[in-house]
Amino acid sequence: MGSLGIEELPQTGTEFPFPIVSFEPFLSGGEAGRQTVAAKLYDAFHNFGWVYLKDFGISEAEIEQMFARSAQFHGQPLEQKLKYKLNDPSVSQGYTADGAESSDPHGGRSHKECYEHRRVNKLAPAAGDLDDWTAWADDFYNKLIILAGHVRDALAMVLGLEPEAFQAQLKQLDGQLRLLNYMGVPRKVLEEGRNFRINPHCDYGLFTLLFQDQIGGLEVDRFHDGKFVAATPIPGTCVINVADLLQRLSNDRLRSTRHRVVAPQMTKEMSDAIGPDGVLPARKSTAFFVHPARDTLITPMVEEGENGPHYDPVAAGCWRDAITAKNYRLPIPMATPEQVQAAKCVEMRYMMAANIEKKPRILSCDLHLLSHCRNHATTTATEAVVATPRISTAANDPPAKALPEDKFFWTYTEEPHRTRRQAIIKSHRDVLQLCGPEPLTKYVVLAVVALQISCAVLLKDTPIVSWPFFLTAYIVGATANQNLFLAIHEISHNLAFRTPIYNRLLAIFANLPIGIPYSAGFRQYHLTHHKSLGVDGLDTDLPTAFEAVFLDSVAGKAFFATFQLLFYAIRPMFIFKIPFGPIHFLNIAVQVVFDAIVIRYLGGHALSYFILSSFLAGSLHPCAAHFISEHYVFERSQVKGAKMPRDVPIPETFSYYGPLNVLTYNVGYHNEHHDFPAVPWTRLPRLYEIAKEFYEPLPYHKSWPYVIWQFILDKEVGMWCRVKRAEGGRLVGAWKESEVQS
Ligand SMILES: O=C(O)CCC(=O)C(=O)O
Ligand SMILES: [Fe+2]
Repeated sequence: MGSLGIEELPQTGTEFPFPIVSFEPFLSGGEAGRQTVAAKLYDAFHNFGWVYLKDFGISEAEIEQMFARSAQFHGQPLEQKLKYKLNDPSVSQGYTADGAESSDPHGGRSHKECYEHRRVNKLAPAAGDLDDWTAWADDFYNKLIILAGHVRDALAMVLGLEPEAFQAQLKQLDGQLRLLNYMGVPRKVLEEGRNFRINPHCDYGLFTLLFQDQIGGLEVDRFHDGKFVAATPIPGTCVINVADLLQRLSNDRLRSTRHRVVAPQMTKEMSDAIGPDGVLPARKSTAFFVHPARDTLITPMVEEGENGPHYDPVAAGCWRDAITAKNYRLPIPMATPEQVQAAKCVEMRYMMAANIEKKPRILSCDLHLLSHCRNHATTTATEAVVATPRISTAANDPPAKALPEDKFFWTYTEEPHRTRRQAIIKSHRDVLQLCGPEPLTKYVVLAVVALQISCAVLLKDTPIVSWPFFLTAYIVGATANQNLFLAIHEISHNLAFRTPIYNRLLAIFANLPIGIPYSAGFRQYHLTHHKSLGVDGLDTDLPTAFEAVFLDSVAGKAFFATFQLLFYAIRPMFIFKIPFGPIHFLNIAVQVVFDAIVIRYLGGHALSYFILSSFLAGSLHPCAAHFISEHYVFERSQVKGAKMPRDVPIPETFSYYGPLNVLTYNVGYHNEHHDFPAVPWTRLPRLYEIAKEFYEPLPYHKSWPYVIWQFILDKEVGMWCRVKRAEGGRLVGAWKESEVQS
């Protein structure tokens, strides 16, 4: 716990898990005082990601006045508040009603309304209105931005960075004052476990100053292990939490803190007084999100001895616009295709591309949400809900019951690979030496392409509907083409050559016997699968709810297993479209020319052989089982039906260590591959050996053929058995682009 002494803890008699730091010595204590406070803040952030600050120069009376001003704003009629509606992510100022922010994936939702004030004089109450409300908001904003500047300076002092460099990146701060009102919802709405006052999330600026009233309910996942602890209100304090951009800037020395707001803890007397059908007290809080100025490029500041930056630089404005737009399902105004390309962060590129290509989806949870509205339509708590424009046509929608229950395993935990990678690197630094291209890959590709072309030559006059044709296609062709699929997979991580373009060209070559061009497009979808594992709407390896509903039977699963290839080919186009570039055109052109040559010189049977081989490679074939075995959840001991406890992480990647790895570029080492996508196929077994204590305890598959058998016949395994998360854009779970890209 570093320098934080026990005297810093409040004397409440209960165990209080967070440090409280007085900021007074920083403001008036000279250099020594500043250093002491800075060190305490750093310790607190480093160890907890969360600190209570007292004596920070804003009086209790001013905080009380702030809550009164918040009540004054939120006390206005809804129609009035909707006049200030937030509708432009790059302005990010205005009112958002209950339900405006992305719904929770469990089908639940966050019950809150907010007003964001940003001093851009747009969408604020007019001067003179509400007793000069905007003048008060500007004034309070100014106080907070000054405090934020002090906190930044304190961090600069102790981050082990050149203060000038740190401050150069953060010279100008851009705050966002958010006045939150958590209306009094019926307690059942929160206590049944699906809904929140605010979903678990990380903030996405640099850090946040947060004031809360005395109601309580704020909880923090201190160690990112899914165990939330109460951050009880303490009068006269504000809390500060680290947010995503500071984590990136500090190269992971400070960690963005996950938090949520749930029903307040109540004594038995309070609970009895409210009664089982009563309404929970409303709660107010005010957050001040501290962002860098729009044009700032957030580049990780690497300390001596660290192994390079963990993240690519990201443009602060683009980052903020994209995440705000995602959270409120607004279009991103600045995202022209050129800007998408220019965005300095691969994650942003995909988010922005998805946003351009696709209208915001109506999520299935919106219908759950409707059912809530109807159930509680007569209570005061949901007045705002019923009037929210997005759902005002409730009466015309199909009954919520028409929607089948969503049985995916929705999780709030971060994807497991990043954390495990960090832990492995910490214990075994030498694993990093396994990263880098494998020269053997190109020779294997050459041999397999040659084998397939030879088979096509030999079968050019054999009837297609004949045993020799079919058996060769199944035994040799499907195995070879599955091997080429996995060569393309390997090459998509730039693991054949050091130079990216050589990898792209080798992938196009490996694509030839597959008959259909796909290597260029596959890469973008696949890197998104790594980067946003399990994230609904980004990871195209996930079946959609539509597929899961229709294929939820033995026959349906048999159909899926037989026609897997078609699902993998067609599904991504429905999820999001990737930007098309020269490499995609080259891929198509080369393939069309190759197919034309095959038809011209070998005939239609030869091309049919290639296509049949590809189809069978993604059908009922032992090697095709890897598609299912990698991420479908078979581990029932950990998962009882779909009712997984919210805080228990579920295994979502499964390895297979059997002999078929020889034919498939060791893709069975799948946990290992997701942990270290920069380790090529030949060195994955070595990775397992080095980090055995991490991999041995994980559940794994013993037989691929049995995976297909069990997938089809076992009633407890099926299309719904996937872990999904909806918060990918707000969680930091990235590795640097160059690690994946090059
Ligand atoms: O209301 C609170 O205590 C937390 C608010 C919050 O986390 C947010 O608005 O991001
Ligand atoms: Fe937050």
